[in-house]
Amino acid sequence: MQSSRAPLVVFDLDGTLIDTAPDLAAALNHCLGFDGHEADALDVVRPHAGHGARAMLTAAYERRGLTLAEPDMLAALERFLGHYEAHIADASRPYPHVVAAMDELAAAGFALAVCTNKREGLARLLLDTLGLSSRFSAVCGADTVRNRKPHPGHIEETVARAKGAPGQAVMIGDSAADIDAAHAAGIASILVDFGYAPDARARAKAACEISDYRDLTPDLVRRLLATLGAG
Ligand SMILES: O=C(O)COP(=O)(O)O
Ligand SMILES: [Mg+2]
Repeated sequence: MQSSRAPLVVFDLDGTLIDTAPDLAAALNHCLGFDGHEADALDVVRPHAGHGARAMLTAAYERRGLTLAEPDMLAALERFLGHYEAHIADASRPYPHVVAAMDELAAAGFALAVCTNKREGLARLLLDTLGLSSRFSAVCGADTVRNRKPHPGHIEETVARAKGAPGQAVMIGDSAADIDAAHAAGIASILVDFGYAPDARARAKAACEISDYRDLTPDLVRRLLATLGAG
């Protein structure tokens, strides 16, 4: 049955819509410096940037042969998030051509939404600071829902909040969590290959892969929706 609702394009945030790694790395280095450690280079931190502050801290201390005890981890997380919130868009920027792609999708009648494992408050602050918030019908963070990605409920809730229909939605992400969640929700997915964690499993499950947002056209999204409807 055809839905009369606007078709929806759901974006993951970190590593997909916005390159947040520089500001996340700065927050991590703030914590490392506080504990008397040398800073990590951006290229070392980048692969971990899509997994949240706890995973970034865990990996950074592991690289030094250290494990943070839980009370120290909680203190470090607070320090990390305080720094990150104060510098959320010092260097974070939308990926090349994504704003133009969103303009084109909106002009073609698509609604847009964000489904991120970032906290909703941080996601909104980032989008507000970059002047992007008004483009999205819904912004659904990890703490907005009971189960975050890769649970399909996170995308389903995003689609519901954006007043979309699951059969008329496409997910765009950079990690297996995005692609697995979309797959389990029965939603077509597009993997961007420039994000933080594209892996073989995500590649195999995604309906297609793009390396440039100039390829994210209304035509491509319509084709994916038609394939899903036929399948
Ligand atoms: O902050 C995270 O854990 C990852 O965020 P993302 O889902 O927008 O990639
Ligand atoms: Mg991501």
